[in-house]
Amino acid sequence: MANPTGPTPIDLPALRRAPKVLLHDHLDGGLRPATVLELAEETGYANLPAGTEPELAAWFRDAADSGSLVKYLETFEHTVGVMQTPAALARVARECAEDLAADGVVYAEVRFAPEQHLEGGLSLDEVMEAVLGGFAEGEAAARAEGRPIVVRCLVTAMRHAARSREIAELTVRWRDRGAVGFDIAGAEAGFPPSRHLDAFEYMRDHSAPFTIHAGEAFGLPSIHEALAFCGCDRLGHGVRIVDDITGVTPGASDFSGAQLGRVAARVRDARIPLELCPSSNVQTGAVASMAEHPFDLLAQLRFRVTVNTDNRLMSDTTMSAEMLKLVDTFGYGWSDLQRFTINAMKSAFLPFDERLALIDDVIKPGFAVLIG
Ligand SMILES: O=c1[nH]cnc2c1ncn2[C@H]1C[C@H](O)[C@@H](CO)O1
Ligand SMILES: [Zn+2]
Repeated sequence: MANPTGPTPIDLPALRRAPKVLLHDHLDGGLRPATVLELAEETGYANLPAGTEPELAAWFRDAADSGSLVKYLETFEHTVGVMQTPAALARVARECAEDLAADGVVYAEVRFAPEQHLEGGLSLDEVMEAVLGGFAEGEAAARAEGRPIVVRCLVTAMRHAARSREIAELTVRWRDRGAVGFDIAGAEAGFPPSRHLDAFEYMRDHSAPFTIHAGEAFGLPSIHEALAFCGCDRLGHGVRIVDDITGVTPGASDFSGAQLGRVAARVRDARIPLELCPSSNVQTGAVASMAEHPFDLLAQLRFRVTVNTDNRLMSDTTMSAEMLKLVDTFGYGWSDLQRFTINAMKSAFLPFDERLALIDDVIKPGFAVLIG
């Protein structure tokens, strides 16, 4: 229903009411600080760097604010450390679904690396069972609260390790039970995606989609490999694609002189989705500041840009907060935010009919109220 008084002003409460889609969010990067503390107590994890909720929240944010992906990733030791039992995994997954729903996310693909949760003796399949059970519980709780959400899982393999083929097989084994795709993550420099060709080949052989963290801490060659050798369906971050665009300055407002190199042209022509994560990109030093983030350059050149959180705990953020930062930095209105949201829904690894239903029945009507 249209808003008779015109567009709703864009602020955090209004953004929370907008139906949002999240494609790039790490389960082990989104714990509530209070949950980290309680799980450490319950599971006997003794290495936490702070003992109170505000101190711990500040520690994660400040430690992640390092300007280096490698240092940023060190903070995960403490979240992964408390996620080693079925009960802990299920609780974190349930709370993740509840927190995203409370923020107005209507569809989310949440990723994590099962191989990092075996220290307590669980098998890879037991880890999947606990996490997917937790998501289902969270979905049910959110529905009961009147904030329905669909949560699916992306299964990540760590790029410095050597289990990617096994993790790809795990993904396919769980694909009809909530796992919709595969990913590789971790330190990028020195670990090119082509180290994992057999995993990607397995996914393609099983007609199963995957995304690759590429073009975050390392440049264009990583994006080229992800596309040309690995055949990924989406790019995790992909923000360094800007290195293949000349004749423009990110942060400017006129991009009419832009010239696309071969890789950038391929990404745009093939409508390869970019899972952009603005706050995370600033924290890891992938971009110097929000004002210099190439999000707007890429959006204006009509790349298929999507807005994502990456790690809500480390960036102290939410989907609504990421959107607000973009609005404040680039002056976006509701119809821009709707376009980014529909970009994301079109790019989801959910069956086509289900994507269409969410666009027509949830996203468009939800934005119509706000657009007025
Ligand atoms: O932004 C990221 N780049 C590369 N790897 C990442 C990023 N955020 C989280 N990870 C890693 C750390 C987690 O333990 C792992 C699985 O979620 O993925
Ligand atoms: Zn990520």
